[in-house]
Amino acid sequence: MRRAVSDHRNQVLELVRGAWQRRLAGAGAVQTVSLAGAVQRVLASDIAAPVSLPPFANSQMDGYAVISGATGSAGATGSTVEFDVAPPVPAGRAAGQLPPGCAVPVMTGAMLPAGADAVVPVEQAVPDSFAPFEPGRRVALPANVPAGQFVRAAGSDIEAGALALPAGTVLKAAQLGLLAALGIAEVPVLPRLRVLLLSTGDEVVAPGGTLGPGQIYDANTTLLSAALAEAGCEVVSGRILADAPEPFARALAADLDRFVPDLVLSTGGISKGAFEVVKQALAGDGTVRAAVDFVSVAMQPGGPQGIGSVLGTAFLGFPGNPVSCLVSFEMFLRPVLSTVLAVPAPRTVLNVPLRLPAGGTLDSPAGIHQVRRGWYNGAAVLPMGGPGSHLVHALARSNALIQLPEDLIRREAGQNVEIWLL
Ligand SMILES: Nc1nc2c(c(=O)[nH]1)N[C@H]1C(S)=C(S)[C@@H](COP(=O)(O)OP(=O)(O)OC[C@H]3O[C@@H](n4cnc5c(N)ncnc54)[C@H](O)[C@@H]3O)O[C@H]1N2
Ligand code: MOO
Repeated sequence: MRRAVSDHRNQVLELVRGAWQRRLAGAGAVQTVSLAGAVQRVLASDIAAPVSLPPFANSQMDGYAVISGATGSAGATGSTVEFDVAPPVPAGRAAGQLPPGCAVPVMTGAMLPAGADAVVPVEQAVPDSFAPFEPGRRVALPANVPAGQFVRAAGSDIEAGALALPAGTVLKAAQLGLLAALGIAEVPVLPRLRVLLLSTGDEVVAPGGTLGPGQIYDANTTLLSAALAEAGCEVVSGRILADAPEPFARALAADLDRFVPDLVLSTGGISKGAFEVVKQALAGDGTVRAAVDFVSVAMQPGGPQGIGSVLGTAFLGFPGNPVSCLVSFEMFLRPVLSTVLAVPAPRTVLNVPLRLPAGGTLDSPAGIHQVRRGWYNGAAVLPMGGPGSHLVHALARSNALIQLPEDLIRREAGQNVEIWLL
């Protein structure tokens, strides 16, 4: 009996939620990291602004700071008013007092002189460019400049003491930029889920190695490491283990001791072959203390799945084909991580027309949720490659997963399909 995709996702949710709660309850749950190390991390506590932004009133334009009243009263006629030009305010220095009857050259961001309450852009002045300061220079500015014109008031973005970012915020470029602007160098963040990756198979060789007959390069460690990192997890170790149950069990136990992961994720060795190392090692026959269910999910690719625990640590087993790994990650682990960790954001789901050669169809087996890969060009989605779970090149040329749920067995050109943008 096959398990529905949603049922399996719920089981993965329970598994990961439990692992995450144990991590949060553990020692050192909150970490303090530098801003550079905080990308995609989740803020562990509220952050109040230690300073106001802007910290002082400053100019929004290159121009002249004036007292608005000195340019004339509202409703008065006359097109310009003349001022003595005072020495400019140098960037990064205190501005001092606005001398009576003067306009002070200020560049964008420079502190406004005390008493000034408006800025006239240099383009509106006569002359309309700055000359080196000389006593006796005069400038004509438009009359009736409103108070506050082109002034960025102190605290107009955020006042000191106000809540800058609440706990639970995912720190991305904008949030980290705010923290830096506030002068904060380090932040408290939640831990990341620690994942131990294990690829299996006698045929699997690390990229850069030499292939013997019948061997292939390990795509899964790299593919899943990247996917997990993007999803806010920490891959504590990733290695290839051979198709031998006892050495597999010993290596797994050693890695659990050494890396103390929250989740073990293996690839390969879980279907119906003669050498299914993960299945054999974790079958519960005493090789290693494990309670893992090896199930068949009504999904293709990614049908065979393992789920449970090994020596008390949460365990997921993905099938060996690289596309099966990516689809399993996107269908089960990524949505669960979005729910449990708040990272990453869920995939964007769209309903879009299918692009196919005239008269073509996209067929999916009855009772199986098929996940095809495709290229969405902003208007329609074109399937890339066939359904085969070894088609890693077609996957790399795709930007969307095409969802063909259990009860959908055919879609024709122009009909709508659901896609998840990768
Ligand atoms: N008689 C049956 N055979 C198979 C069934 C079945 O139901 N009955 N299911 C098929 C499906 S669907 C899948 S998916 C695979 C899953 O097999 P395993 O999880 O046991 O994975 P392996 O046999 O170890 O590998 C499958 C495939 O993937 C290649 N592989 C493995 N690891 C990597 C890696 N790290 N990088 C790149 N490629 C990898 C491996 O060489 C195989 O070609 O079983 C089907 N068979
Ligand atoms: O379910 Mo398997 O993942 O198609 O190739």
